[in-house]
Amino acid sequence: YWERKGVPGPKPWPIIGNIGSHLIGKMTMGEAIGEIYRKFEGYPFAGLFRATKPVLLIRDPDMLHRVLVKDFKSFAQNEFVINKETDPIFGRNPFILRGQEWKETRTMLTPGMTSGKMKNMYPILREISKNMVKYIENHPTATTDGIETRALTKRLTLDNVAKAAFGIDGKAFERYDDISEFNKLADEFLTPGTWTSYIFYLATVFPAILRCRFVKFVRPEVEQQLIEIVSDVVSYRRKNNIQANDYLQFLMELAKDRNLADIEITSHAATLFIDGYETSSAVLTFLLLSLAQNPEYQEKIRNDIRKYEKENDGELTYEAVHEMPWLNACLYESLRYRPAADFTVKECTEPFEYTPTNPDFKTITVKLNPGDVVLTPMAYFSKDARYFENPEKFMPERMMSKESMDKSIFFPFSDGPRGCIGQRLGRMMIKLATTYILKNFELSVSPKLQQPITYLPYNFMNEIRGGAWIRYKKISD
Ligand code: HEM
Repeated sequence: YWERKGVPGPKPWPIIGNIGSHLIGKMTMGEAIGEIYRKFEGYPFAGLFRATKPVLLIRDPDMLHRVLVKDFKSFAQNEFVINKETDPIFGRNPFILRGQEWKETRTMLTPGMTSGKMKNMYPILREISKNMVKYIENHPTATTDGIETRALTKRLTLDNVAKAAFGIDGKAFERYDDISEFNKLADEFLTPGTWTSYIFYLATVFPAILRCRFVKFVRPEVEQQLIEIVSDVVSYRRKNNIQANDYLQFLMELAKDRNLADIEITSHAATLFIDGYETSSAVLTFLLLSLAQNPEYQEKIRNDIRKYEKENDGELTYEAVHEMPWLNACLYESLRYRPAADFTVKECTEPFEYTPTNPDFKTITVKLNPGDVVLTPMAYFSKDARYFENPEKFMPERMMSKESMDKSIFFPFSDGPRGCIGQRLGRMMIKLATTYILKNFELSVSPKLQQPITYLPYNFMNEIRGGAWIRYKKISD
């Protein structure tokens, strides 16, 4: 396929294509594709086979900018196709929707994510971060084996989205030995080892699987439970004329204006789960781990915290959490150093042609047609010494400058019209939690952390093998 188009690329094997090392469990798909990225130094793109599907890996930042921003209409879609009738919850997610329906849904939901709305939600989420501090303080192994931090951060982001999107208490911090009922329900989505996670993973290797009508992402019982939860809260609020400062309130107002059915409110609320709960927990986990491994940056963030608290009568305001320079720099460096996912996938929707003009790349041309698929090199640019000096080192100072935020090189939330709609909420949850953790605890790596760090091979997102074990030592007042 790629040879006929004059596109360079590694020789594929039948059926397994170029991801054999991943399929046998030696590495993640992101790592297998990363090896190809490095082999094709000097080329603006490389044509490879993700199993049987030909996909084009972008290597040139100018091409990336065209795909995500300038020529967006040629790549207006993500690759997944999910039928709304079969999967009413997943099928209405903006990430999945296509064409006019995507545009309308995104336009409708975006006002629910403004900074004004985030500011309203801030006090609710701050209380949850405080609950997490109490949970860690009383955790039986916090200072010995430590706490498996992916599980800890999932409790946090779960409680956040339960409160913000469903208007209920997720009760995630009530027990040490088990997770709450709502946590179990939320885990039905993308948590490794669940039905949905397997389907999601399989769909990334063999997207054709989604054309089978019997493939359903969310089990009918889970769908029903979620609809019941939302319907109960919505009717309780309507009956008692309750106005809350959360995302559900925003959805209820939308429902009134646009006559939305309960299933539509439920699916838009569930978008926070599907797109926000696991991603934000994964990013927070990687940030805390990087801070545990590099304690000097913990102290820099604590200095920021003290300064901002002093300026605001001991309070940590919404503005303070957003402004703290070292917290921002550590978060962005962590997104670069250990991203939750290595690439994203875009489908060609209108014919597209690209020839690089940057002399750093060979002058070759690719012509793509609707249905062709490209991969964005999210983690590969981040680890390329051409763009980041000492890429294997965690160095937040590099994120203090504006240049490091060039979105054609560093785009953890993607870019252009299909960029992350929930990034404000994601960043707020992560920064708020990090602030409260560092205010109260010194973090260090637990002996239970398997080093060097490797990832489980078959996950949709990067997941640390053996768990992210961190020790939390209380800082005395
Ligand atoms: C730190 C946490 C997060 C990260 C790193 C992240 C990252 C991303 C990325 C890279 C994309 C583009 C995916 C692609 O092009 O294939 C995306 C899309 C999206 N994200 Fe996030 N995200 C985060 C949190 C959230 C949260 C909290 C929400 C809650 C609503 C959310 C909702 C979405 C939606 C709806 C899309 C699809 C947008 C569209 O296609 O129009 N994300 N996110």
